[in-house]
Amino acid sequence: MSTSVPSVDFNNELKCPILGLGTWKSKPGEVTQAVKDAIDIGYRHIDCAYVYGNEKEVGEAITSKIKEGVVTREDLFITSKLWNTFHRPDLVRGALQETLDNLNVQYLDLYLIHWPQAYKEDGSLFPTDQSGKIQFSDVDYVDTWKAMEPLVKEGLVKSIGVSNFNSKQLERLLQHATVKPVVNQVECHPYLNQKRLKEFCEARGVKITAYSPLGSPDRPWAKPDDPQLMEDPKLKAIADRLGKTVAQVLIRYQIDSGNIVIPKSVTRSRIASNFDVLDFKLSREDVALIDSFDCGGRLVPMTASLGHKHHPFENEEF
Ligand SMILES: NC(=O)C1=CN([C@@H]2O[C@H](COP(=O)(O)OP(=O)(O)OC[C@H]3O[C@@H](n4cnc5c(N)ncnc54)[C@H](OP(=O)(O)O)[C@@H]3O)[C@@H](O)[C@H]2O)C=CC1
Ligand SMILES: CC(=O)C(C)=O
Repeated sequence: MSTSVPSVDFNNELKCPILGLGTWKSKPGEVTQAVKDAIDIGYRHIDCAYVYGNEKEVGEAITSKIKEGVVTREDLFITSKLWNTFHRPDLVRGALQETLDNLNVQYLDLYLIHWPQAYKEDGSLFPTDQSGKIQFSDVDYVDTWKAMEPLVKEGLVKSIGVSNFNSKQLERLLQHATVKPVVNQVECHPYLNQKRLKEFCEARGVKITAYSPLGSPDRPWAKPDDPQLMEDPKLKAIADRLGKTVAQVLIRYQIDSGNIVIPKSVTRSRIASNFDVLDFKLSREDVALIDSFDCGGRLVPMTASLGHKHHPFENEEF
């Protein structure tokens, strides 16, 4: 019998399991097994996105585990994200429907605007000009949000939220929203602990979901000399003292900071050990110590969109 994962309460009174499985870079040929393993181990929260190109294979695992009777749809919390080329209000519903079809589900638990900046709507996911530069669209994320709101009322998504929004963008969205975002999913780990953004979100009833919590060592643009979060001797010392792995300490760091966390793995033993974090807690002192490792170390800077007026990390305060 698997351990059940605690949940957090959203501002709309729905619940979300604090620990989920990430699926970015999980190859179509391996993600079905990874999601099946995760569900068998006890995960009930799966983080997906249209742009990851593997929703169909994630859906196969979900369908199979529901058919086997291991879980019901209602047991699961499934997130996906609206990609940058579908921000135009008339494209939002179709994009969601494609995600629902891919995942073979009738509804999502959470649908996020993946990034605040929109790309040109020319049919490709990364529309580029002749020099290879991404082509921008000037659709305002507030207009995109207005097209997301009816999806909740129609029951196609239970909750809506955002991802990669800075504080000013979130504040502006909140001024216009009639359905409040429940989550801002952002990069978060000891080298970029997002303390100010978290406080800002918390004060407005918006939860943080921490992405790349292990330092995303398989990010496609990683360089051999880049610091490796999971190899940090200071984290190793804490993990050794507690008799845990560094990954477990990193996952627990998010949970004990009040965040939802979605580590990715396609390796059964890691999927299991990343889940095996529910029977211990970091002390306040250890959380404070890990907080002190922040160095503004952003791993997912989205440099392809630099120059876009809605790029969240250019001239951002926080
Ligand atoms: N909203 C957004 O813009 C973004 C959202 N995300 C979401 O967050 C998820 C997690 O972030 P991600 O960037 O993938 O990176 P993570 O920080 O979760 O790291 C994943 C990497 O760590 C390895 N790993 C996992 N567990 C362990 C372990 N116990 N010991 C050693 N290595 C381990 C994995 O290897 P292996 O798989 O080979 O086991 C993989 O290489 C994504 O998959 C995605 O769902 C991520 C980035 C941006
Ligand atoms: C991984 C991801 O979600 C990106 C880069 O948008």
